[in-house]
Amino acid sequence: MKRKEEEEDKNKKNYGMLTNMIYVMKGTFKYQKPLIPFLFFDAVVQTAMAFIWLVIPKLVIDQIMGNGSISSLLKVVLIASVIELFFLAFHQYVQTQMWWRFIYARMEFIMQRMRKALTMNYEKLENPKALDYMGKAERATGGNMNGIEGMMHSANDLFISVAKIITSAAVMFTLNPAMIILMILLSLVHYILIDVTKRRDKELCWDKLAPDFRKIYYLDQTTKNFEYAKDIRLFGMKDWLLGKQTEIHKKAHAKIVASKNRWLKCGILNQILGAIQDGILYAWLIYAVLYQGLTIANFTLYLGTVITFIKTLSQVLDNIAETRKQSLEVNDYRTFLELEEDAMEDNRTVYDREANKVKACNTSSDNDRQREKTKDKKTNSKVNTYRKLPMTDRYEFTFEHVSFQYLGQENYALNDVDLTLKSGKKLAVVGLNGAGKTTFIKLLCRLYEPTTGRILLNGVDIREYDRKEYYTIFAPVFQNVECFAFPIAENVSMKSPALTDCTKAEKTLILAGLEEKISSLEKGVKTELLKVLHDDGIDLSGGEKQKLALARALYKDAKVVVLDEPTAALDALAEYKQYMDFDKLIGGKTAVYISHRLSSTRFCDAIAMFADGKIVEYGTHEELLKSNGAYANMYEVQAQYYQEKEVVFDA
Ligand SMILES: Nc1ncnc2c1ncn2[C@@H]1O[C@H](COP(=O)(O)OP(=O)(O)OP(=O)(O)O)[C@@H](O)[C@H]1O
Repeated sequence: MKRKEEEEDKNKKNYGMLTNMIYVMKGTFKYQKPLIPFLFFDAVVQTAMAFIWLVIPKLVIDQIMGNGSISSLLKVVLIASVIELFFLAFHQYVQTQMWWRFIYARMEFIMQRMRKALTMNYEKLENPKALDYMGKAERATGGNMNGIEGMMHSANDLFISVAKIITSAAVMFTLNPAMIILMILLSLVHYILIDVTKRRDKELCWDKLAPDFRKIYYLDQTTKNFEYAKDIRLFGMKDWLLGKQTEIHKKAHAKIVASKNRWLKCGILNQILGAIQDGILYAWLIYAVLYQGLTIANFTLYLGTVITFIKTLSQVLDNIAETRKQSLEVNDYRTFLELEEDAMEDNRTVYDREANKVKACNTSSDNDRQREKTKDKKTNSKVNTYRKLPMTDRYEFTFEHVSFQYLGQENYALNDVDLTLKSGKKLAVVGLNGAGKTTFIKLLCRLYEPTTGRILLNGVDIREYDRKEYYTIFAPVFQNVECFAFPIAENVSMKSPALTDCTKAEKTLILAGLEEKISSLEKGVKTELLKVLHDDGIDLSGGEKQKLALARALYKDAKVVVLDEPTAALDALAEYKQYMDFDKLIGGKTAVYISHRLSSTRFCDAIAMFADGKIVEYGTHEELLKSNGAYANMYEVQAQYYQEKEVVFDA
């Protein structure tokens, strides 16, 4: 049966709008404290600005009707103008401050998203749902008015609007309290209309577009990626790739057209509603002038106040509708940030972990307990039950009935694997393409969790250790070596410049066989790799990259070394020499060597031959040859091939 993705709803967060607004504003104020007074004073100033020109016409009309002098009239207007000028200057200053401070705060939210992307479980990175969440979280932080920053602006607008509404409601209350209720009701209908449209639009358009955006993004990245550029040109893939992009655009277009129509209908209904609201307002005020003795001065004041009330209320309600949409995006962001890391673990493990927590507490020292407590606090008091790695140099790994099925796959890539990797011993993992060798390594390094069975480190399930700490045990060299657009030394240390020991990096590069290359470079190990960021960056050949990866493993100096055929570019003899040389360099460390070429790993203490995800033979090279099984057969075939090649070369 296919291994299924986790249920979407299991991970999806559904916080309310207010909770999300508090979450965003808490983060915003944490990074930009001066925003608190700015927000407050701007609300006061903007409310005062809105009302100053409502009160002035009333005062002017009162003066005229009461035969006031020209000079007192001018005085009123002048004072109002000076106050407004001062308010405007203040408002302008505060707006500019708030604008860039919101952007800076958003950058911090982006950093959190990047931190999550850099540390999330490796397995999640190929889970389409997790990738969709990642894409949506990117959109939530991707612009001034999207999710996170949009909510900051909305909170600001909401604050100002509430201040204006309270003030204008107080004025209206003096004339007719019932009018306030009627205006609120009409504005609510307007709000519901916008809100329903926005929510439907997100669900039916933007959420549905997420997989399309992921595909568009992938294709877009592929066209720009230097690694793919050779194949794209030499295989003439341009039209094919553009065709794929057009196909996705077409699908996305239909959803966008539906969204446009939805908004058109909503707009027409809102215009009708606005006209009804205006009609009621004028009828009411004219009635008050004609039959209730409302003065012309107060008519202008109330008209202005009610218009401000309606406008601000509908702005608030619009803002709430927009904020709800932003809140859904903030939910996307939080869903990604809070993605359950160990969702794959079975209940038994969680149960064991709880049991071990008790055990660990009983046996650990006071210092350990204190450390655990501090860590708990830091991680929001989430249950932290991880064990510390054993304080020993002797690490023994045991695979107990380990099976593994990739997401969405029918077949098991590993099937009931039982094996022990003893401390200080060298294990060779051999087998045909697709036999499960790399999968075995990925599980050993805990990039994936077993679907069933468990892996033990010195008798303890590896899921009981902190994943990051567990990773420190391994110095891996994988088949595909990725270089980063940083200096060579940092590509070896895989650390920041401050933490990079250039002398050590150079030494390991020399040991890995890159002495000639490094000495040919003017800036030596400080030479930048790749041209993406630096015009004078260099690129390494496939073989040189593989040697760089060996240097990385030597630099890391971890307890267990894993070589997953980084020597594919070499011939059989060179590969054998490389493995032997490397083995001498790592000395007595535990090591796992993968190769297709059985001659390369014959020096190992034990050889596990994989076929169809199972260990079909296990023993030393000599034992396996003697048993005359699949290994012996394959070795013989390969030996013949090399002999034939030698004959050809000799000839
Ligand atoms: N990320 C993945 N998603 C789905 N299936 C995968 C994934 N990686 C590997 N597989 C499948 O799992 C099986 C084992 O693959 P694995 O890479 O472990 O084989 P291997 O022995 O290392 O092969 P090779 O010698 O070619 O590197 C193969 O059938 C492969 O197609």
